[in-house]
Amino acid sequence: MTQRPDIHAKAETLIEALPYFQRYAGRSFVVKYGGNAMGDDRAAREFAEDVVLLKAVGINPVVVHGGGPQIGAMLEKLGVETQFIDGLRVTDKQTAEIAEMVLSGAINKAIVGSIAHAGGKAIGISGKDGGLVTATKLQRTQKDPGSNIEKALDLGFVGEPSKVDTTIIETVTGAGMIPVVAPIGVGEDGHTYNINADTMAGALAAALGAARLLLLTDVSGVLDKQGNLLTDLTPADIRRLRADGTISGGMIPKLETCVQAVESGCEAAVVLDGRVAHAMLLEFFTARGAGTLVAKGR
Ligand SMILES: Nc1ncnc2c1ncn2[C@@H]1O[C@H](COP(=O)(O)OP(=O)(O)O)[C@@H](O)[C@H]1O
Ligand SMILES: CC(=O)N[C@@H](CCC(=O)OP(=O)(O)O)C(=O)O
Repeated sequence: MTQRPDIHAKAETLIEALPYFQRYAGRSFVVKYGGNAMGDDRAAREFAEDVVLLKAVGINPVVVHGGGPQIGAMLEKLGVETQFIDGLRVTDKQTAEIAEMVLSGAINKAIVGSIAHAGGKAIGISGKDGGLVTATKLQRTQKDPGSNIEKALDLGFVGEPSKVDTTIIETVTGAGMIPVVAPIGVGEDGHTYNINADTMAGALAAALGAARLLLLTDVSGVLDKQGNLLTDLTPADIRRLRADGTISGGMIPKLETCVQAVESGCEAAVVLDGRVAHAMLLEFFTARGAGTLVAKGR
């Protein structure tokens, strides 16, 4: 009997993935889906298919999404000016309301819809739901140019997670569903806080002791000054890249998140290109994934 080689190759691909399915079964993967990676419909469909496949092989995916460009577009439509400091959006009360509307409303439900279309069951929540994330106002300082004096910066209602209660994630996951989390939290002061989505994902990955934190963005990973991909980084490497200006803008909170996550319970973090077809599957189920891997030591 002759065998069709293409069918044989498919079986081999599945068998190659078997040790990875076994290694990660029952573990959490926190996947941060950035606003820039959401690009087009095909990418959104493939992202949802990957998440549903992870769930089908026994991994617990937790999706945390961004939406920076989409918030920016809505602010522009409404004639509200916006400003970023070190990759973080300065957020007054009106901006916080618009950010919550775009993130918890439009984007969160679109992702839940894509996962449903791919055959999965998702529940869309934000950090406010079930007491998932308590936020506190982010404290930032900056050195005055030409002096060593640290000046306090006021970013308004930009929050950082101060307390994470993962009960709601475990409840949703235990019921066979996929949590999809918008990066909004409530403070003990009752205010709504806008949280950078990378920061939110990192806090959840640490609290869940996730096997992986995946940050899907619109670049192939962390690049050096010549534009070459840096495949493996430690927290010490990242501090050096920050100090010498290799990383800037949105990459700053992204890598700060990776460092915090791997230093507080998450095994490893990966920055990878969400625009590449099935980027997550290539990362998880092949010997050498794509993107930049951040881990504690080499
Ligand atoms: N060294 C670097 N390597 C890769 N990207 C970098 C670097 N420094 C700054 N960046 C910028 O960081 C961006 C990714 O962050 P961000 O725009 O916040 O993405 P997302 O919306 O996916 O979270 C890249 O598109 C790039 O412009
Ligand atoms: C404080 C802060 O900057 N919040 C972000 C939240 C969304 C986000 O992080 O989206 P991306 O991942 O697509 O950039 C913002 O307002 O844009």
